[in-house]
Amino acid sequence: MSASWADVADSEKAGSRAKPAYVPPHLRNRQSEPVAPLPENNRPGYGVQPAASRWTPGGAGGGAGYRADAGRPGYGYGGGGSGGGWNNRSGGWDRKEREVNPFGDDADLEPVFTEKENTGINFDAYEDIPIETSGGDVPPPVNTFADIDLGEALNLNIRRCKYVRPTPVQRHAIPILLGERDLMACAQTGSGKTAAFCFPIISGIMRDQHVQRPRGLRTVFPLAVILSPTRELACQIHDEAKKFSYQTGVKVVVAYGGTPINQQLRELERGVDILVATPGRLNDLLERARVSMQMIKFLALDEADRMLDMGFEPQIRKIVEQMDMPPRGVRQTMLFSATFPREIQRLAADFLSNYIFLAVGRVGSSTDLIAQRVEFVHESDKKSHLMDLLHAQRENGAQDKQSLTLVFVETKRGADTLENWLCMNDFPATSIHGDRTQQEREVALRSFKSGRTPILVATDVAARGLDIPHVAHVVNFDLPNEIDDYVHRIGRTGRAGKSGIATAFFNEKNAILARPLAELMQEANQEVPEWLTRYASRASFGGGKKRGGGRFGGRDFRREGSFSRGGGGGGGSDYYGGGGYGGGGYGGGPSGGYGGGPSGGYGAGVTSAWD
Ligand SMILES: Nc1ncnc2c1ncn2[C@@H]1O[C@H](COP(=O)(O)OP(=O)(O)OP(=O)(O)O)[C@@H](O)[C@H]1O
Repeated sequence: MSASWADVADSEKAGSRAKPAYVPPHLRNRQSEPVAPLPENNRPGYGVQPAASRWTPGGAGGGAGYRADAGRPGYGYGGGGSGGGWNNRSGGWDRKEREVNPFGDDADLEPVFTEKENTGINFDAYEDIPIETSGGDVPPPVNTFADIDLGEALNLNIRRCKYVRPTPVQRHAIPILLGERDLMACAQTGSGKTAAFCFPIISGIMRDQHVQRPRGLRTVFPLAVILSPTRELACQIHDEAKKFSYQTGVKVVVAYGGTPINQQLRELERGVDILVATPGRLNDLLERARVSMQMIKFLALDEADRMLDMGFEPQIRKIVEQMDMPPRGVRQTMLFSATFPREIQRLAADFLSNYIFLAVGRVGSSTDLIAQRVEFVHESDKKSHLMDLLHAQRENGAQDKQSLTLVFVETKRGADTLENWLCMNDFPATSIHGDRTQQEREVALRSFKSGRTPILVATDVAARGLDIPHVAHVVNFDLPNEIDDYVHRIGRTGRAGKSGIATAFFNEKNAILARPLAELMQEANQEVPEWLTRYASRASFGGGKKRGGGRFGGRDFRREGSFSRGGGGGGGSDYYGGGGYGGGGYGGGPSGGYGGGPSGGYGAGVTSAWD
């Protein structure tokens, strides 16, 4: 059973915690406030009586609230709304401030819905996708956006985005989240997960008009935080969330590393409801006491399995467990990814309370929309092979602004070298990796998206989440060590119902990947070359264990009988559950762990390449 916020506070008071909790600077030297106990389900939010005494200090409930800021100059405690120095819920944002219309000229779109469906979306591609949910009292899915009360302003933006129907993950996840349940959601790349967590967050903030926050401080108090592993993905989520929240009164701000913090601070000072951030920069802001997690109602981790793997987990734990964020059960936590290794599911459970597990499609699977090809190419032949592919593409007329090619390589230096070589050979290319400045990274991405340089050479920094229209071809020039990374990489094409091609160059160096790759391709109805099947069947590769058909059998790790913490080897330790593939769980890959990632590695606490 998870502790309530009150339990935590009490035990802290009693000094019963084993390790001292980190106290951010803005909370130091302060007397703690008495805290009223709150049942786990009594989360602040709409539908909950102004139990708000906890969230609106001095409110109708008459309780003292849990804030520890009482007595600070600059705002009164217990002001009961206006006059007491408490701001409205937008945390200082002047709502009259001119909001840029992210939809261009169609801001005054007729409410009558006449648009065509979002271009290129082939929803039929998703219709027969298997769906699995587990956890108690799962709210039923919806079929249309009209079935859900998201609020008029948000509905209008959904129409402006030309989203006619919810995708399967949206159909299931949105009612679960509106039902105030924690969620671990796994759905294929490009299937609309961003909106699945953004809509309920925006809608929840829109409804909860009574939440008041302190003002007059340098510290800001967002109501929702969305964490992303890369800066580019944080920017993309920010852009999406801004579109969805246009004219809703909900203010979205992004904070990420590699850029001067001052501009982000100024933006934050103008008010923030939803903060989209990378973990390193958020920790910086928390330590400077410029952001407080105290009012957080919604915590979303996009690419959650990446966020909880060895590279990021300590930072995430610090943000979620050691700062001033309300504990699980009080905040609402949502984890989304296309892959959820079993070991990571175990870890993730620490952050969730009575959660629902949702799998749309098979956990960790690729979509059938991507035609996958694997070719045997020796290291020394890779460049000429790539050149052949690109020439063939050019001859077919499939290399223009509408047809982009993303080439994944293992190292940052490899990315630079290949980019130069392509340019010298008359193929306009750019590159993105962790050694390039943030400005260079952003310029490269823009140039690729616009089609000015229709080839982007990238390390894994571009593997996750990026939604770039017109990526027709993903080439794994160097294959990754982990099949999940392969799934995310090829998922940069074949998005939102469109089809795409993925080509992988395989050789002896990639033997460890032979079995999971062959199985993944088989599951996605792809033709598996005979030589790959032979590689896959050699017992020495992949630990001699067969995944059989069971890889996706027990997707929610809670459903498996044998999930003892620290449980290791044997077939039961398959991190997807049920199949026995891989043996020792996450981190047991050929490079001895996740740290040897293709972008040059990112060990615990090292964030520079990503953040
Ligand atoms: N209901 C919808 N109708 C039409 N298009 C949609 C809908 N929902 C999302 N999309 C579009 O689908 C594309 C993919 O969405 P999104 O980037 O959220 O995918 P994702 O599941 O997060 O992918 P990844 O796993 O790669 O991060 C986006 O271009 C988005 O605008």
